[in-house]
Amino acid sequence: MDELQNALNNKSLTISTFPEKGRCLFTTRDFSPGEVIISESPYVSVPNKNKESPESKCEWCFSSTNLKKCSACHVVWYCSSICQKSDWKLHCVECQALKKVDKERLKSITPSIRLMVRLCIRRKLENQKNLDYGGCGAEQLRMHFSAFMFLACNAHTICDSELRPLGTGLYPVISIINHSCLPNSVLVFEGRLAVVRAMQHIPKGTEVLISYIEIAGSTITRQKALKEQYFFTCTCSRCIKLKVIDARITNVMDFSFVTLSKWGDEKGRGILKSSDKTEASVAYKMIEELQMKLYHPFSVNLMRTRETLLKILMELQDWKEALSYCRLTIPIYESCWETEAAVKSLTKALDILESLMEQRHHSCWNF
Ligand SMILES: C[S@@+](CC[C@H](N)C(=O)[O-])C[C@H]1O[C@@H](n2cnc3c(N)ncnc32)[C@H](O)[C@@H]1O
Repeated sequence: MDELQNALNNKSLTISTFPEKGRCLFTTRDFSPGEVIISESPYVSVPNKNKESPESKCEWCFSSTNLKKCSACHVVWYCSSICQKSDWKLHCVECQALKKVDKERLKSITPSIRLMVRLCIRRKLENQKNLDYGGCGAEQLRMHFSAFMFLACNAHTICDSELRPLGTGLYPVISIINHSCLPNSVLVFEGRLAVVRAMQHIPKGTEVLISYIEIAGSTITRQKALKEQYFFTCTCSRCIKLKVIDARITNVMDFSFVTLSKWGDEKGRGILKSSDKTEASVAYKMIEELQMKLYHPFSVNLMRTRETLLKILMELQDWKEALSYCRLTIPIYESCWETEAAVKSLTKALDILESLMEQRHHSCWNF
């Protein structure tokens, strides 16, 4: 803990511990909207490899181009000698072990196992047996939790600029930041560097809070996700206020409508898998109609349906209708985030759609 606190002293941040949350990160000066609060390289990281993301990636920068396998273990990939050199201290230890694993067994070594192994290697190499992970700490971990619960709570998914997951990393300082469904900060990635930025004016002495989950979800959905992955019940003001309302909505909802809506959604999903996008758009419009009767105009479920429709319409190159669906999602995002950032990116999406429409209009005249 002292080591982490020392690292934070010149960064206008401090750590405090509270019984209900464990360690918390506080500011010791004001931060302006958009300002970087902290940026950190991963202590250890691994690229993702699963059904959704089966392609190999560079072990260091997660690039998926110009890859060459490590000639010794034939398991790990690099896109350049610079990346290979940067990773060598860790990989040279890991490489010895990987060389001995037979091909069949290699398949069962998941990225989570590799992350854990890399953490042990780095700790051993640096002899930092006391690197403190506090409430979810590696030392306490051995006593109280399994290693994978520790990873689930403390590891961060590294994403590209379009929020596609690339890998997983452990960031000792950033992993101190607690969750809120009304966060004052946001975590983004610039390559492997994790950057936490203020989303609003943050006065001195305020806890830095990010959202661990998709914020545009009902209170019940958010709380379920937090409980399942992070093992706590969120008591932020949004959860407390909306939990009561959510429960009332669930009680008064016409059950047959919900069932119908779910049926429609499943049907839509089935159709979506098929290649007939026109059929999918008809099915999703039917779901939208049902949901409009059932849900509040700012409902996240309704927004999800409209987002799906937006994607389908873009694939069908029906820019005009896609634009109208894009417009419908803006007020819902505005109400979820209450920040200009979401509006800005949606406005950018609108600009792109509008320019595509314009291009199409011109090409119609040209041919
Ligand atoms: C990445 S760690 C955050 C730092 C943690 N407080 C610590 O002491 O190391 C995630 C864990 O912190 C706790 N946590 C985060 N946000 C919380 C919140 N809003 N309320 C209660 N516990 C929270 C949960 O135990 C969660 O699994």
